[in-house]
Amino acid sequence: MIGRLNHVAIAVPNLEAAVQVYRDRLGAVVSAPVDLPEHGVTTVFVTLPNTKIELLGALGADSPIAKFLERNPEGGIHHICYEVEDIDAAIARLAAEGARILGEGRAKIGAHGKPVVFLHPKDFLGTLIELEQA
Ligand SMILES: CC[C@@H](C(=O)O)C(=O)SCCNC(=O)CCNC(=O)[C@H](O)C(C)(C)COP(=O)(O)OP(=O)(O)OC[C@H]1O[C@@H](n2cnc3c(N)ncnc32)[C@H](O)[C@@H]1OP(=O)(O)O
Ligand SMILES: [Co+2]
Repeated sequence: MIGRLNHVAIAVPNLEAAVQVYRDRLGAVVSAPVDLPEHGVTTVFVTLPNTKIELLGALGADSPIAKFLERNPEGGIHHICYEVEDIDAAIARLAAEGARILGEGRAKIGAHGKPVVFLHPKDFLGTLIELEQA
């Protein structure tokens, strides 16, 4: 089912400071910030030769990363995004096997303009998994 590693996401308390770390101290190519109110985050993507790092800042009072940042005030690895060939088939199979599909239980458009869905961390080794339609 899962294919390529699309990105690893890091939630950060200060997105501009995080951009400086990756751009200026680590010499990476970093995109401009993009607000995604429907996801409650602002994103920046760090482009690497073999995958991407997604830097996440909280956007809005009820951002889904707010409590994570309270628990991790310096920031921390937030989720892993894998690509799947057929996200609806993946959701149906995982839900049938008892996995908790987060949000409204169906895919919605993510940062790359493709459908994404999240799986509860307690069902996947304590790691929050995002699936993105390849
Ligand atoms: C930009 C669009 C998109 C993309 O295209 O890339 C994105 O990446 S959007 C990213 C932000 N959106 C999301 O993360 C949506 C899915 N996340 C959620 O729905 C919530 O974060 C959550 C997973 C339900 C957790 O919400 P929270 O408010 O933290 O709930 P709890 O405090 O009750 O946590 C429950 C339980 O889970 C543990 N937890 C929480 N977050 C993580 C995490 N990132 N990794 C691992 N574990 C996590 C938390 O510690 C609690 O555990 P216990 O304390 O043991 O109960
Ligand atoms: Co993501």
